[in-house]
Amino acid sequence: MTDIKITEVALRDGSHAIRHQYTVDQVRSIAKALNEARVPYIEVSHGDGLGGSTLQYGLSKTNELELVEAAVDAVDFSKIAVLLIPGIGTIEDLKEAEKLGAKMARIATHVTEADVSAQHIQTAKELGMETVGFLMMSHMAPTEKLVEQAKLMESYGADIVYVVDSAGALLPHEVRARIKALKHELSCDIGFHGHNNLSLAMGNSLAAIEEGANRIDGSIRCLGAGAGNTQTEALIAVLDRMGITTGIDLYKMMDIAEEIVAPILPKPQEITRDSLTLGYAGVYSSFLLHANRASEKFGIDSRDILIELGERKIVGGQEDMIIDVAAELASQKANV
Ligand SMILES: CC[C@H](O)CC(=O)C(=O)O
Ligand SMILES: [Mn+2]
Repeated sequence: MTDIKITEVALRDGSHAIRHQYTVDQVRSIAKALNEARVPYIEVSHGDGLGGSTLQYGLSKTNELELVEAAVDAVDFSKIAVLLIPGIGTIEDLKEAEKLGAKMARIATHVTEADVSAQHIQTAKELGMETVGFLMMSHMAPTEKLVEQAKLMESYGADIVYVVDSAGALLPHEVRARIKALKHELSCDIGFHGHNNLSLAMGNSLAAIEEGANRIDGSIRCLGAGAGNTQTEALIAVLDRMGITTGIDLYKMMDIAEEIVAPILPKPQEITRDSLTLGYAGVYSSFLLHANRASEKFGIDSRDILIELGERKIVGGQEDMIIDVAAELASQKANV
């Protein structure tokens, strides 16, 4: 028994950072190595979950079900998880992934929209999958609303409900309040998924653990959207120093980060002015590369685009607004 169960998300959240260009060979070798390091859960999907490969979200190089199959074939210890956002992916996608051997379903909704997850959570349970309710953009709802939505997911059958800091905007005391309330009001396990845009992913993960979360997401070498997630190998080291067990081999994780993951990064995962703006403005981490493209196309500073998206409270699924906002800012600039 370990104290904290870690889900490694680089093969799903990291898909945003590499523009969904994972190959079967990359996924196979990373999954095999993570399995050898005894990572309990490895998430594999398009960055926006099953069915995400579209013009709106970004086309995948490889059909994600082939990636799921490669990951399943490469492991004999780790469980493969898939992410599904109702409306982007369907129940049929989930059934396909389960047939290929995925054992965990993470059903993700905007923090105020949990009711759209009912049939997906129920189906995942019927398929015998361990099932997560994943409340994205958790900074956008007060704690009482988050609790209400988490209770819905629990009532549909979720085994675990996650506070998801999609924008990396939550401050440690805000994480604490949310996790504490969920621990008090729910009976299922509670998880936390952070992004490092404000350099708070590690601190926030520790705050979540102190308040009773026992499921934490990490991305090796910070390979996640924006500035990445809580860096998995660093989290394992810190928890080990705290006397908290994860069951994961630290040296093996360090080697995977250095020798397998770092070489595939288009550039190192850092807190840049743009990723910092994501956290500062409370914008979806997955919007980063879309905003960079719009910035180049319209000659507008990506920070201005991101700040405006934050002010308009644009959420996942509204990626087309990134172009709209950039075009509007460009026309305002032309008219002054
Ligand atoms: C767009 C889906 C998103 O990347 C899911 C996630 O990891 C998050 O909200 O942080
Ligand atoms: Mn994420």
